[in-house]
Amino acid sequence: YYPWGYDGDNGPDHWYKNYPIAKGRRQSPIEINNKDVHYDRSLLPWFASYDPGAAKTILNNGKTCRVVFDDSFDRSVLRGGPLPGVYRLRQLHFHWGSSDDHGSEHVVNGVRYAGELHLLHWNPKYSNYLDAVRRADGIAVLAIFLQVGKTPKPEMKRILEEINAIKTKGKEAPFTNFDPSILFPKSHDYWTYHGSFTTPPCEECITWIVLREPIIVSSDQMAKLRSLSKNAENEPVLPLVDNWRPTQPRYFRMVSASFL
Ligand SMILES: NS(=O)(=O)c1cccc(F)c1
Ligand SMILES: [Zn+2]
Repeated sequence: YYPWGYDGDNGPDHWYKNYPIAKGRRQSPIEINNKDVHYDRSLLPWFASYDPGAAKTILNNGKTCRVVFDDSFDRSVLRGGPLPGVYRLRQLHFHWGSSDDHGSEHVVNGVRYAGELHLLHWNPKYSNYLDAVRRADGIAVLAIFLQVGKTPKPEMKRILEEINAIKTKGKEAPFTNFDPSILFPKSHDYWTYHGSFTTPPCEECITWIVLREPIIVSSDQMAKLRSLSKNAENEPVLPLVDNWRPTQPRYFRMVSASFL
């Protein structure tokens, strides 16, 4: 098992040694620049129908803060947009920086946001999640930028209140009765393209749906995320920050926009 990470010898530039697809032609994240984007008027709006009862636990896996959901049936689903059918919500997690001026994975016209929220869904036409990650249309990730501002979104509080219970790697706490769609921005405008997991094993199985409108969080809320540690309890403290992958070559991929 190869302990990949985000810095030094196990950082993003070394992942390809154990995960060769990290140097593939469909890697994520990418830069989204207006000059490369194609407005596709046939793109449908997307819809999330989430059951708050599907939320189960929140955990610190040493790489991010993740909330997992019951995905044993079509209980919380994403559909529409570029997707051929419904995709089941499995988990959400975050990427963030060591300061407010960076931390997102996708970069829009040169703009880096303080962080990025990913809601991961898998295609139930495949028998299970692990089968879906081996398929080009297996996974759909809804990505939402976190922008630091004065009037933070109160809905973020629920997640950040739990941070104290999962300070170190391996810590997990119950996290129930939570509908993540309360975190969504007003506009559903999005970019979409075919890419990969932004962490090892970097499989190229993701239909990315990146929302144009960021959600506003406070600097204190970002500091809360940065108070997480990537070490386990009783190990030397290593702040969990800068868990983002640099942008990858777009090659010949089209980035489509749902808006003009
Ligand atoms: N950052 S991401 O590509 O959404 C991702 C990485 C690893 C696991 C996962 F389920 C999702
Ligand atoms: Zn992610």
